[in-house]
Amino acid sequence: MTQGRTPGWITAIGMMSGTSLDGVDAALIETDGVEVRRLDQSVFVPYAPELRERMRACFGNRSATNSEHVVADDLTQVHVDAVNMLLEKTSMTPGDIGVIGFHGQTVFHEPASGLTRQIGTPDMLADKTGIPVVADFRLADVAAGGEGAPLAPVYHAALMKSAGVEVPVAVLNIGGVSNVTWIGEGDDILAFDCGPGNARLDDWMLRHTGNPVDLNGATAASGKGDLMVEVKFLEDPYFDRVPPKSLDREDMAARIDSLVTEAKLGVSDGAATLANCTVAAIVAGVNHLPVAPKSWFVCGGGRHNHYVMETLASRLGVPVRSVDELDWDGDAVEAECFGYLAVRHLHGLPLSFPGTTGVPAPCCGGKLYTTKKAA
Ligand SMILES: Nc1ncnc2c1ncn2[C@@H]1O[C@H](COP(=O)(O)OP(=O)(O)OP(=O)(O)O)[C@@H](O)[C@H]1O
Ligand SMILES: CC(=O)N[C@H]1[C@@H]2OC[C@@H](O2)[C@@H](O)[C@@H]1O[C@H](C)C(=O)O
Repeated sequence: MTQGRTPGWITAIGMMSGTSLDGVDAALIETDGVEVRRLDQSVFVPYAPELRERMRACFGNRSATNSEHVVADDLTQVHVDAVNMLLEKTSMTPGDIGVIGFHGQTVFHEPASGLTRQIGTPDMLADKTGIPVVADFRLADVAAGGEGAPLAPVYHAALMKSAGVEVPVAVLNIGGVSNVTWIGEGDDILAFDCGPGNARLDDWMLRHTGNPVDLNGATAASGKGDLMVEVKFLEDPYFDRVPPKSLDREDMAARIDSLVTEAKLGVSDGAATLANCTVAAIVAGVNHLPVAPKSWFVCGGGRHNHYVMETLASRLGVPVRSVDELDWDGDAVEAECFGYLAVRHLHGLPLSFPGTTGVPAPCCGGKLYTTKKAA
């Protein structure tokens, strides 16, 4: 195994293809599975629109289908390309990298039925890159009775340890789904998925403008949110559920769609309403936190939506900042996280805890796929 600069330290590439279906993020870190040296090197490879639609067609698959196998190989090839781009960008070779953490694409998540599915072909990634791969990060947690998500909290906490920020503090990821990590004194952490992130807004924009994003929140900012839709949205029992808890990207989708359709909203009012729902779901989560955070740091693409960020700050009444203000790369946190979790797997360290996924005891997860070339 390739070591980093210090014994026990490993240079890792983490890779994430999140629920927004925008593409693959790959990022480089060095870690011993506890501390992290961020190397600030990452790449993003967008999906071709036709692959994105084939991936979207896999959402909801409780088991693999023939067409899903083809999609899994095709999306793995995008990961291979991303690794090669990152190696080229950093003038590194496969021999410089100890491990790849490969999340894969979640197509179905229903932990209550013991099911969470991330598609992808880890052995193909190992063979084509010549680098060992750790994948299947969520399965052991779900098998042990946990939610299987979110898994980023342990990485958020590791980064926060050296950030010099007053606790309690919240790290919030806003992607297709949004999730929060509350960090208190010592090792006290609590985490859960807050609610739909920008997925519903993305779908709305795609349907009405052909572009799957409300760039910087400009459309929402020019509209007026419908308060009744928001009130009805918050009646979903998920918001009263005691955390840890997690969501599938498509949870609440049909209900939100019908609320917005019934309200007969125009493009910008619909965008404002959906952005307000994203914010309202996050704010509703504060009731479940042991103590209200003194500040919030936001990662994920949703932090680029100024309307969401400003509305969130005004409703929370405490500072809401981008993690970039801590010198983290807010677009690469999740990718880096899976490099970190891959190294934790190699060192036999747990990935999830009762306070992060509700798993009864700290749980080691992930599976190692070694390359035939290295054997
Ligand atoms: N400039 C921008 N303005 C507004 N929104 C943006 C911008 N850039 C990205 N986004 C939003 O960020 C989201 C994608 O963020 P990200 O890549 O962090 O999500 P993901 O990792 O795919 O999802 P998840 O975290 O749920 O797995 C999209 O929903 C998109 O709408
Ligand atoms: C099942 C699944 O893939 N969940 C994702 C999703 O995207 C955001 C949120 O929902 C979070 O729970 C999780 O991803 C991040 C990386 C996590 O596990 O922390």
